[in-house]
Amino acid sequence: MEVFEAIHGRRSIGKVKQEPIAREKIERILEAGIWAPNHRLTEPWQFFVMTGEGRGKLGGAYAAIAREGEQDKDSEESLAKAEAARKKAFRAPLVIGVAVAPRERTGVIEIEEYGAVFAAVQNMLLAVHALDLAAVWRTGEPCYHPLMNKAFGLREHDRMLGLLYIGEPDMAAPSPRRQPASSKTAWIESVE
Ligand SMILES: Cc1cc2nc3c(=O)[nH]c(=O)nc-3n(C[C@H](O)[C@H](O)[C@H](O)COP(=O)(O)O)c2cc1C
Repeated sequence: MEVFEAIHGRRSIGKVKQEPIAREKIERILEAGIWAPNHRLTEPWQFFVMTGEGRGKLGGAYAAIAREGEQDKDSEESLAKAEAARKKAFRAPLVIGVAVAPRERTGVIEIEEYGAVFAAVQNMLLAVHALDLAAVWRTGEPCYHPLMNKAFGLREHDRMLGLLYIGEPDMAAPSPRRQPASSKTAWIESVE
């Protein structure tokens, strides 16, 4: 797929089929991620590939986070909320958690570590699209919760930056909405 076609054609697609995704395709998605630009080549990304029952790892984290926010963690209502949260991890046959583990090295600027991993996510989303699959990048407060770090063995200053829900599309791609680039652009061609 031509690069401009991939950029324009990629859309967030939340509804996907439960058909498993071939390992070879998953590896191509991960490979696309690691070729993101990365200042000082720190390679600050970490990937968690969840399929089948493995998605229960994320489900467990969602459930623990949902309960944590409740006054009475053992009430029927809290347990029902935790169960509803757990089920969210199973919305796609493949979920890839993408985390940043910023390097603590002289000259490494933390925001750039995040930048590299966000770029990796975009590469992965474009690869998903080029493979005729669909994805949505999900986050929300649970993504950045300390219990999410705990579930995936991340350090305190690491962050889960995206949960990519991937599968075969089960809905039409929504129409894209963007203001024209010209409305966000200043052309600077000389200095007064
Ligand atoms: C950092 C980040 C977090 C996002 N989190 C969510 C999310 O939690 N749930 C969701 O449905 N979409 C999420 N999205 C996807 C956006 O909603 C989506 O990109 C936007 O609606 C534009 O649609 P498009 O991706 O089809 O162009 C996220 C996107 C980014 C960049």
